[in-house]
Amino acid sequence: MEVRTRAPGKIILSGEHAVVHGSTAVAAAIDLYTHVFFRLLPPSESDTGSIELELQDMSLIFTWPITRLKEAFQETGSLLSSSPRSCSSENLKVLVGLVEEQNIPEAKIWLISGVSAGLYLYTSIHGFKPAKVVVSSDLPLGSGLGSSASFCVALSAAFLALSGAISVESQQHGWLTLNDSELQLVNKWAFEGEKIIHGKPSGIDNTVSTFGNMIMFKSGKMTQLKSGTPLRMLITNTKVGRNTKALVAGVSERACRHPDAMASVFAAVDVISKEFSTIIESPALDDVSVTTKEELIEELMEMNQGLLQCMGVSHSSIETVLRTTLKYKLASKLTGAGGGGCVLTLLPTLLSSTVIDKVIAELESCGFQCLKAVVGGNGLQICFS
Ligand SMILES: Nc1ncnc2c1ncn2[C@@H]1O[C@H](COP(=O)(O)OP(=O)(O)O)[C@@H](O)[C@H]1O
Ligand SMILES: C[C@@](O)(CCOP(=O)(O)O)CC(=O)O
Ligand SMILES: [Mg+2]
Repeated sequence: MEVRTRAPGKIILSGEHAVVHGSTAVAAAIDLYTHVFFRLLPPSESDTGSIELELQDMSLIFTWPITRLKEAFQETGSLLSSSPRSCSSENLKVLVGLVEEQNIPEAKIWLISGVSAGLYLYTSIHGFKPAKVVVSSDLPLGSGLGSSASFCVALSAAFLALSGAISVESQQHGWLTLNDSELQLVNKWAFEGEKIIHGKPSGIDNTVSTFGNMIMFKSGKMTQLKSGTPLRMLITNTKVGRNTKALVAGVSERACRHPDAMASVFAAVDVISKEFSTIIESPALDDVSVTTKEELIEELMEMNQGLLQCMGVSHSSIETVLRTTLKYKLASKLTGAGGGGCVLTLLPTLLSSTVIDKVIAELESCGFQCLKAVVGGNGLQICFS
């Protein structure tokens, strides 16, 4: 039995970081996916087999013999659980040890948290069964487009699909969507994986990757947004590497040092995200009202960016993108954890393709990479054929 899944990345339109501290945020799925192929291997009489994880884009294959896994978990016990639960620090130590044994190249040690999360999800859902897992991704990793969450969502869905926990019609062909309660289950498991990668995630990334479209998110609760007008966003990858866990921890430390000031910053972001959602959902009847809406969104993006600077998560590369797009009177903000990574620029409906081409050329001449993605599309999908 085998299955394929794909889960999208995301952009955060408003409210990153502040959402970790209880503020409202707005996010949308994009049409760049993490893909997973998963096969349970039949038990053989001579050999207990192994779990193989292939990271195709990185040309890396990790193999854990089942005997080694059983031995590693001898003291803490099997992780197998019928419902999502958090990984204890003891078990995390065992998992990280198992991943480190695989001799990950020094330049790729940032993969350890992701691979540990994957191994946690697998051993929690399937225990010690032999299997093969192959992962590939359209997303740049560690760039603010939610690769960590889409990785956890695609893996959780694949593992659950062959565990009997979700009842997908495996005779159907092509990409299928799950029902709401199945999506909720996948989302909860993915959140547990995301915790291993991010430390203290808000849950917005795994939620938008699971459910797709555009969502408003606050304190673990999601509201789907019905966009009155499509938003065109240019995504610029500064290619400056960073790590979400460290940036999230940095904001929390700043909040401990300046609790009142940061509470005001988070409160302002909350208002901005709510206003953003209201504008997104309001109908635009003609070009004039579309332009008015876009101007309001641009202002909110600039205000949000200012507050992200207050949180200490901007970066000189992000500032270069902001300055470059401003020359063309375009508004931008960082998206995701910041510190490098990706920047969003609103491309107004009436903006000519000549101007868009010029902005892209200028950004790319700085060494950045521009991506055009469809905003607000599919969530998690699954395929048996
Ligand atoms: N396809 C993948 N294969 C292995 N690990 C992955 C994959 N995608 C994401 N990860 C894990 O997620 C981490 C990046 O997550 P993060 O820092 O949150 O940035 P983002 O989620 O914005 O891409 C990587 O360092 C890795 O541990
Ligand atoms: C900074 C944060 O708001 C978003 C992080 O997104 P990403 O991992 O940088 O794609 C953290 C979170 O909400 O969990
Ligand atoms: Mg992430």
